[in-house]
Amino acid sequence: MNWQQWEPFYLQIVSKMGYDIEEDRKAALLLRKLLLENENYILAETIKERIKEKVYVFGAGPSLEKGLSEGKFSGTLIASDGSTSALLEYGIVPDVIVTDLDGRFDDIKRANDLGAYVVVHSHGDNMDKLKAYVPKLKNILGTCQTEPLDIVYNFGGFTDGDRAVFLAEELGAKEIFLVGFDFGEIVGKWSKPYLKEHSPIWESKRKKFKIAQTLLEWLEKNGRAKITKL
Ligand SMILES: Nc1ncnc2c1ncn2[C@@H]1O[C@H](COP(=O)(O)OP(=O)(O)OP(=O)(O)O)[C@@H](O)[C@H]1O
Ligand SMILES: Nc1nc2c(c(=O)[nH]1)N=C(CO)CN2
Ligand SMILES: [Mg+2]
Repeated sequence: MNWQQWEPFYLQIVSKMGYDIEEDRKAALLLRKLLLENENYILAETIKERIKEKVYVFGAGPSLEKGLSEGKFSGTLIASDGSTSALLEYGIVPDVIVTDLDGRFDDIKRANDLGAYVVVHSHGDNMDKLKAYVPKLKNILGTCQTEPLDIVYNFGGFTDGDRAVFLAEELGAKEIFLVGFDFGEIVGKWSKPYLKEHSPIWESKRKKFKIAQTLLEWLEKNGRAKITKL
């Protein structure tokens, strides 16, 4: 998805969630500056080499544990944010992590040290996390939700989970399997560092899930990849 296609979705999201477009733009510029200063960025063509035709994207829903214990995964493995912790518990290092840096950072860092590329998303509410964590990582692909910059991309998508699916589709995946994408009323315990248990959904998360589902439905209809929920 390119910027022209994404902009109307983004404007709706801003109005539903009450975000500040200028803050989102500021975050994109901040991420660009940090990546240039630390020389730890990669380009889309580098990450594209890792995206095979068959891709598994892992969400942080309660069904993730069952999916991980029963599944056999071949192809490219993409962890969305908090799901990284669960994959590591199962001895799996993802090829790519898609995050706005509010999962368990120690796990994101460990997977990155073991070879995972990290797609770091910038937005108006994570500038403190960008400053604290971007210098600690390597092989970062920067993304934003406003107009893309030279080394900060926008492939569309909103939450880490659906954004990972948009990235995979844009970079050539033909078959995308979703694991741990329950949405629904219970947020998986891997979602936030402070959650000890699967937890009842809160209002802002409910809105985020609704937007994520709408975006995934759009991609199923309009994208080039077959998307299957496992
Ligand atoms: N029941 C669920 N609980 C948690 N995540 C889910 C669930 N169902 C689907 N997901 C997907 O898993 C992804 C990873 O979860 P996580 O909570 O770590 O993401 P997030 O996008 O960083 O959330 P936030 O918007 O709160 O930062 C979500 O972005 C969402 O798309
Ligand atoms: N401004 C802003 N943008 C976002 C946010 C957020 O909390 N604030 N969360 C996201 C991941 O779900 C994606 N985009
Ligand atoms: Mg996140």
